Amino acid sequence: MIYTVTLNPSIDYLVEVENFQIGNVNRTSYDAKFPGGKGINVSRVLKRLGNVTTALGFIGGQTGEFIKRFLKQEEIYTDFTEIAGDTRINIKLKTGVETEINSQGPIISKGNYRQLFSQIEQLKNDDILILSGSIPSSVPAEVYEAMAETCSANAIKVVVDTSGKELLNVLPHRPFLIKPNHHELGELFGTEIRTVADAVEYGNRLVEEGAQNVIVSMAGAGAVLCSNGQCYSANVPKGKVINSVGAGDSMVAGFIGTYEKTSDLLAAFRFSLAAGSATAFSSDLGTLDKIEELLPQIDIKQLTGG
Ligand SMILES: Nc1ncnc2c1ncn2[C@@H]1O[C@H](COP(=O)(O)OP(=O)(O)OP(=O)(O)O)[C@@H](O)[C@H]1O
Ligand SMILES: O=P(O)(O)OC[C@@]1(O)O[C@H](CO)[C@@H](O)[C@@H]1O
Repeated sequence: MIYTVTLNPSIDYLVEVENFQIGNVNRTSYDAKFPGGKGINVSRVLKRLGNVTTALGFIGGQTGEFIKRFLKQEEIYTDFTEIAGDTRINIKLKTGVETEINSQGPIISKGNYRQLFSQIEQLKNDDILILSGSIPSSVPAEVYEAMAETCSANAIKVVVDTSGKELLNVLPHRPFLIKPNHHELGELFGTEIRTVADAVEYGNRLVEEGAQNVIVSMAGAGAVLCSNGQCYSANVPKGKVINSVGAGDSMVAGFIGTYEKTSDLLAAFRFSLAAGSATAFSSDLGTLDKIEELLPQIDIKQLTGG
């Protein structure tokens, strides 16, 4: 079973405003609410690919009820830890450009944290754990490191999609996949990633530090996969970007969903790009039909090794 963890889920409130004016009353031309938070997005895309997941994390209040109801309708298993506060609402404002306002989210108690952690301790060695998103300030900053350590001791594959030192600190526990974007990768090394060659150089450093597979996503410039001495690049398909929210999460889902079915890293990488772009070209997360339509446009090139 694949488990996703979302420490700080959200209702993503999508708001489109034409001729947006700061300081004035603006009216929406479109608005919609979706369950959000990176792990939840991964679970939603995996469901579309036919993989079974259970979404874990902290949830509370009417906003939390909305998310649980929505996921139930999509037939996604959940085993959330119920908290006293209200799950947050994040605003995704589209005014020709995309602006995001992510709330801090509710306080997580020590008891809530212990409850979630004990679920991680009970995972079995053919399970896969996906840890995605920011860590709320009331949760120990070492949460991903501690979960990765527990999983590594139990031979469970761990995927970590976060940034900064929380990402660096999980590397000694040999995560199966990490997926920094080019900005996040540059920040880790105090540099800028401008080219595929840069992504390969610094992606390989993360492999040396312990990651088994590193995907560096570079938005419209494609992505690089570094894996055990071998590196590959891939392009993105052509299309109109209408929503980047969840595109990175869709890449994680595309990779893991395909790897779980085929154990084929390159097929997984290809699917990952198609899934990311399917979401970028849609107003909600990409559908399986859209992903399959885009797949033939993805070319993978081997860059080094073998
Ligand atoms: N201009 C584009 N054309 C086609 N696909 C795109 C474009 N921009 C982004 N994508 C798709 O979205 C994926 C993720 O983009 P990006 O590298 O920005 O990751 P991210 O920062 O994790 O994403 P997110 O915006 O979800 O946080 C890309 O690999 C690609 O599949
Ligand atoms: O505040 P975080 O946890 O960093 O990011 C949360 C978030 O922006 O990430 C998802 C898209 O990747 C959205 O569904 C959600 O609103």
